[in-house]
Amino acid sequence: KANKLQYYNNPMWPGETHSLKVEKILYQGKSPYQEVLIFESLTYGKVLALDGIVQLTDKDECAYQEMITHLPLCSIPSPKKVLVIGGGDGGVLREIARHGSVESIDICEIDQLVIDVCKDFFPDLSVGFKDPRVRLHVGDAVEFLRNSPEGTYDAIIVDSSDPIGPAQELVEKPFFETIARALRPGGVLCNQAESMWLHTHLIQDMLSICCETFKGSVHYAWASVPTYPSGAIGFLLCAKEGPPVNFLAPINPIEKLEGAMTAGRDIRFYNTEMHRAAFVLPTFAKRELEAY
Ligand SMILES: NCCCN[C@H]1CC[C@H](N)CC1
Repeated sequence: KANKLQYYNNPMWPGETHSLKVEKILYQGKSPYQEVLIFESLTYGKVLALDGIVQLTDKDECAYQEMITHLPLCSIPSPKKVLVIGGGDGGVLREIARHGSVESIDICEIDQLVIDVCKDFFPDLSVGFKDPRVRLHVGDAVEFLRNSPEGTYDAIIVDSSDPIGPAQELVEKPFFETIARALRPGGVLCNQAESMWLHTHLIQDMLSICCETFKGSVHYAWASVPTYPSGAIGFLLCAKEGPPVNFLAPINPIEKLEGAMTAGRDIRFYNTEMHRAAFVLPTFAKRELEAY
């Protein structure tokens, strides 16, 4: 029906659908890469959907943007150079901006339309683009990484959509190898890593690629995001060989970050206990995901 966002045959969650009632359509368009839809929901605020898949909502975006950013950045001493792959809504940029040690923030987003519409409809996220440290590159991430000098970044955050659209190549080995090359020794990657309820095979493939490619520590963490399929989303934390990184014991206390925020929302989800808890897995997931 026109007023429901339904998706029964998505190969990422066959036979499942995740629907939010559309109160009012705010924007509908198509870029060379995907369909872009923004609508007002009944209880989650504004919603961004790409090819019919919920990417973020006003109500629960904090869980994903804060965890994907602070899990890596609070695990290494004073991160200076950070790269975001994807993340065109600006939410991850807003979170990185809380870290006073950061000197430059590169972002490589393939779809200019996502950037433009989020600037119009999600000012609380796109505020991230206003930070003077941000340098925007619109284009393909593999290309961008190939042209990045070796050992450039302290941290790389891959804030991708599902690997069945433009993000397809962001789960393949060559991509992870270009990421490892762009990280400095002891540098860290935090990758969007799908759901432990739905995607253990995909996560296992990513885990084995990352264990071969990064040779430092590799851990799976997760958070609850009600509007993502299964209500949970994972993060793959990888450290390139070099100075050891202990993801499970954050060294940058969140309190130090609170004041650093230039504009936009206060922290609503991340804290040091949630950081530690994110790496605690249910038994089925320990069996399937910790064997690496
Ligand atoms: N920056 C917006 C979040 C994009 N992350 C993905 C959205 C779609 C989900 N199925 C998986 C995470």
